[in-house]
Amino acid sequence: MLQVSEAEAIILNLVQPLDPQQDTEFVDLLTADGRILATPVTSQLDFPQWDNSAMDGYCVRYEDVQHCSAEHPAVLEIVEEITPGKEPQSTIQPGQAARILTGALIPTGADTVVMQEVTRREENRVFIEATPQPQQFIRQRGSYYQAGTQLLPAGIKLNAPEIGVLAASQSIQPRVYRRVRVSIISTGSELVTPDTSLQTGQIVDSNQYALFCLVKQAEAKAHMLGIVKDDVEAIEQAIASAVANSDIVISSGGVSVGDYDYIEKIIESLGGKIHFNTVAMKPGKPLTFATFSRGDAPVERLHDTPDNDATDTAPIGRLSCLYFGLPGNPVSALVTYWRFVQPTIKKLSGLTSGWEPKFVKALTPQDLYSDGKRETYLWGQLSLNGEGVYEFHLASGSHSSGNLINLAQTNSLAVLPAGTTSVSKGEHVKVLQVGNF
Ligand SMILES: Nc1nc2c(c(=O)[nH]1)N[C@H]1C(S)=C(S)[C@@H](COP(=O)(O)OP(=O)(O)OC[C@H]3O[C@@H](n4cnc5c(N)ncnc54)[C@H](O)[C@@H]3O)O[C@H]1N2
Ligand code: MOO
Ligand SMILES: [Mg+2]
Repeated sequence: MLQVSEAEAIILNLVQPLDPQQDTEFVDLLTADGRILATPVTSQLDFPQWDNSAMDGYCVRYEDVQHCSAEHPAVLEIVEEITPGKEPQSTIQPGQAARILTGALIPTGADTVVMQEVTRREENRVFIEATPQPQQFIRQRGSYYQAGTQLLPAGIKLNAPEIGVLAASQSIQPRVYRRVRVSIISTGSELVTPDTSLQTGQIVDSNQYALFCLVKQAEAKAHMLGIVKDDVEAIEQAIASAVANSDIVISSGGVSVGDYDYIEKIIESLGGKIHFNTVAMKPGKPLTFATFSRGDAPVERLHDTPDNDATDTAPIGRLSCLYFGLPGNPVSALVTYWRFVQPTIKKLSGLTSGWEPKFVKALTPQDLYSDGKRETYLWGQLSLNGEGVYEFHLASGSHSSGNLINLAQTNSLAVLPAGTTSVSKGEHVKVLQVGNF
């Protein structure tokens, strides 16, 4: 059976990030958070744009204050008060100073700022009571960034600091990668929507909801294609349409060996290439991964789901679609999503780094068990203890792949390698981070 690391390598090596020319759009800065920058940003402004003061105090000529002390202060005449945003009016001559506030422009003639705390003021005279360093407290023009050089590289995620940098450089419409399009299908004749009153044996389609949420959190554009019954024609139609309209298709259910587990057969009949259908992990063994190639033929667009903006009319430029047939058991579906689909979406989205799964080493305060046959994923919560060390707290209750109830509050998965049957309390375990903590 294929090992998890082998499956991961097969998938991630096949992921071709979005095209930095074709797969982009301009967005308003206030809606750009979470998006991936598609082209490097350059500014025509220096930062700082002007020599300015880092302190409230007095700007002086260094030669006037180089030998002063509390006993022998330099006494300078104050010729002007300069506030931020104001253009200085005077040139500072020997024996003169200007009152200056933080962020205000340095006047000609002055080369040093003395902070207020080492000065004493008497009317329009200032007594400088300590010698500063030459050029002290002057933020030199261009010392943080020089106009024309690269301000931000392509392939980074825009968060608050980057949005601030773009605002400062007046880049109010950054060019970002379009969102990755992900279609989600639930298969199973027993499935009903959450608002349906249940007949005997029916199961609520929880996978579609949880996966939709995860896809949205990955900043992708999620299309819920609903429930499709275990009927070859119906599934075939749903998959064909999803593949034509998406970068990634995720289905859940129908990938094991049951009489109605049709997914693999249908992918093949539609011309998809199956790369594997089983992985040595628990949960998540029956996982089907396939790729579809497609020509340039125009394809019918899907209707946007209400949760997504309906303004995106960009043509679909990608020539291939990645298909994840996740197992139907709710925990198996989410664990395989976290382990394989999440990094795929991130890599596809144009991120140049940080798309890889994030593992940390954590202490376990309780014994962890596995049958040792496959790489085993146990769900729980990661936190920092009083010593600043990661701890993994196993979720209480049944760790069955059908039990989605104790998956609530999961932010991490402990990973026990194949061949390991236990990790004792107080030992370290490898943990995959899957949410915020
Ligand atoms: N003989 C064998 N049987 C099974 C094997 C095996 O190796 N040999 N593997 C088991 C494992 S492991 C898993 S995981 C499941 C995978 O099954 P499928 O992907 O074929 O999924 P289904 O049969 O359609 O459903 C399984 C289970 O999950 C529930 N389900 C399905 N979709 C949803 C949904 N959208 N929301 C909530 N729950 C869902 C479904 O009702 C079933 O209870 O196969 C084992 N069998
Ligand atoms: O892999 Mo199944 O996913 O163990 O329940
Ligand atoms: Mg099945």
